[in-house]
Amino acid sequence: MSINFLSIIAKPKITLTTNPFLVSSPLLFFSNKTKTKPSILTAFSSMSYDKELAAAKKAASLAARLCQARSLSLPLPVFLCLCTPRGYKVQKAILQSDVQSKSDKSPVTVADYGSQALVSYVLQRELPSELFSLVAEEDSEDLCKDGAQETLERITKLVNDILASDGSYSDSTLSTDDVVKAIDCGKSEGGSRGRHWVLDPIDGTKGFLRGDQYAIALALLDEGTVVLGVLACPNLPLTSIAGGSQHSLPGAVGCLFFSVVGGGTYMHSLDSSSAVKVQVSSIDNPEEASFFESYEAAHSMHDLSSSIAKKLGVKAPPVRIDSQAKYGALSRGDGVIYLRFPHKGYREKIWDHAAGYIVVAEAGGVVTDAAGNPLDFSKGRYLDLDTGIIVTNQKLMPSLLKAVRESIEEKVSSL
Ligand SMILES: Nc1ncnc2c1ncn2[C@@H]1O[C@H](COP(=O)(O)O)[C@@H](OP(=O)(O)O)[C@H]1O
Ligand SMILES: [Mg+2]
Ligand SMILES: [Mg+2]
Ligand SMILES: [Mg+2]
Repeated sequence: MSINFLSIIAKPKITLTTNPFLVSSPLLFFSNKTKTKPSILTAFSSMSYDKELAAAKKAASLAARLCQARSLSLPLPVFLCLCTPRGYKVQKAILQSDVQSKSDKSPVTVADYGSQALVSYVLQRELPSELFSLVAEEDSEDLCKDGAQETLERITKLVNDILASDGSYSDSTLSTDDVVKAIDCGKSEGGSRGRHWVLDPIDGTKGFLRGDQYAIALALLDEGTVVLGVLACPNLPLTSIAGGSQHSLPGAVGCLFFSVVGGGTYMHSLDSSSAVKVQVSSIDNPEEASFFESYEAAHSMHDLSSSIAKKLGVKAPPVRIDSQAKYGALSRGDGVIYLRFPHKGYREKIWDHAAGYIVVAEAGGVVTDAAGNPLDFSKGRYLDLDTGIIVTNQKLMPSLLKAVRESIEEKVSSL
């Protein structure tokens, strides 16, 4: 079905609105509030997302550059001193003064805020004719408090430096107010109607601070379905991390994964655009399978994962890494299973899984909750799910689900 035909049937409503980041305003945008029938929604899903993908890749790549930028500004001898066999220690050494604690006690850095502002700004500049809705992790509340002006200025400088280094938008330098506005565009509630970008500006902030894995995770929801995902993983080795070799020497790291619904998953180096198609592992013998889980024990019950792995017959020890880099690594077959069981009371957010979900699904993998239900990204900012998230290939999923069910039952009856 052609786009023209669709536009005739769906009759998009034209709304007058203002985009704060465009030189000429007001502008015409298409409202996606128009009611459409399910058959037409299916047709929307098969539409091309080429320009959205190009914009998302550009935004995530620039955000990755921002997250690494402070290390690049170091003199070479200092930079070399800060490199260890475990990988870059630069982030940790440089960013300590730039770390704040959020109300839930989790860390946030100038790079998290800078990445969110940059992605928000770039998407709006690259897609000027689309209604912009962004569901993102950070907001500017703490940056607008007394005493935070210096931090906000540092973030603004970081964002402007990256934009200047790219040279795409030489007409504009962002003010601190522009940066606050760009960050706060991320307050959308998402949902099942229309299009919403979903952003985790730095997923795995704790990993970022340790100098370990982190990801810039950006996805697009269309009528409640994840239709596009980009995962930039600046510290992920280009070669397999099977066996736990996630720390590698500088030069061999920095991956970008991307997927569009129905189109497969591709990966290239953050330094080039020559992509290869990736596939999840086809291992169906659990004895040969390895599994990923969070580095942070507070984020997932490691005792439950080890009980499941034992029941399944997995022999290898867990590979513990931060962030949605786990989804990226799994999509190219570095590991076969990812288990995530948050402690009681924790609610998963859509930005922690949307991009990783489509990267794995389009590489042939399956992502479900602990009861085997598909993840539902259409319910707003949270994912409401049963107990946890499990990921593997299609062949292993039935036996993994059985082991998960049995291990959970045992844990419950032992309490
Ligand atoms: N108690 C908890 N249980 C589960 N996940 C948690 C958590 N506290 C924080 N998280 C989430 O875990 C994410 C990191 O995932 P991982 O453990 O796979 O590295 C964090 O993302 P951010 O770093 O973006 O805040 C955060 O959203
Ligand atoms: Mg966070
Ligand atoms: Mg996160
Ligand atoms: Mg984050």
